[in-house]
Amino acid sequence: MGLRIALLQMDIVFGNPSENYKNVENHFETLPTNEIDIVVLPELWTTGYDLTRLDEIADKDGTESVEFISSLAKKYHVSIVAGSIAKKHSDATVTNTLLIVNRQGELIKEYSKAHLFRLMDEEKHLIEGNSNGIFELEEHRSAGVICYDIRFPEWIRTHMLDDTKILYVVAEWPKPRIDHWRALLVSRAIENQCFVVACNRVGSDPNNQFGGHSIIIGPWGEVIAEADEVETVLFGEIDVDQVDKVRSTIPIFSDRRPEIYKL
Ligand SMILES: NC(=O)CCC(=O)C(=O)O
Repeated sequence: MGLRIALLQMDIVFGNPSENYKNVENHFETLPTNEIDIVVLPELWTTGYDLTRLDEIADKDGTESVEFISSLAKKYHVSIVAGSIAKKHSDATVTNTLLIVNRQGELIKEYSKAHLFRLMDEEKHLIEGNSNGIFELEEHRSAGVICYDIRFPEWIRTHMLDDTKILYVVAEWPKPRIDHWRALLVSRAIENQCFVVACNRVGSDPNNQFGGHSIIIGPWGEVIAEADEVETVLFGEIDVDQVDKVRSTIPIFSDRRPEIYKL
């Protein structure tokens, strides 16, 4: 059996964490969780892009969100790539931080968005992370990045040089650039010969309308499942062994010539 994944392509209530916790809980109640290994949530799913109120609504140390996600993981016995949250640190800075929780409810990884997106004012309210998003989940070497990060192929390659097989992407990607979203994700899958599992939100906030099109792409660039623009759960099953087959057919990792590249 492959790895069975469900992406919660949800709407997000602007600046209202308790409503968003409720929404996620409702989704979980309707999921066929005995047929799912991993559930994926979008970017900033607790607050949305209500960045000017982060002082009030960001999650202090991420404690509330981690407890919430951890209890869902244990209750439903699934791993959760828990999108990202606005995490407030003890020095009052805030990061856009991805949380990964396993079936036992243990927080196994946090990754903070490395590239802040100026078009949505992130650099005015957030600080960037400086560490990679590599982790082991359901026995597969995986990586997680956040939205704008996918425009930096060198950053994704940095993760893939570690024999990583699955790239998770969580996003709030606006509708006007949804063709970029799709093209970038397919490119990242083909050039790294990996699975891409990408969860975007739908709906709108005061500044943007978001484009959905959550997608699962295989290591040959083939689309395994894709959503449209409405709130939905996208299901897909992936056979992670395919990555090694593609990588041995066209061995780009051993054919690389890093000594002639400018980074
Ligand atoms: N939330 C984001 O990082 C949005 C990135 C985006 O829209 C882009 O075009 O890049």
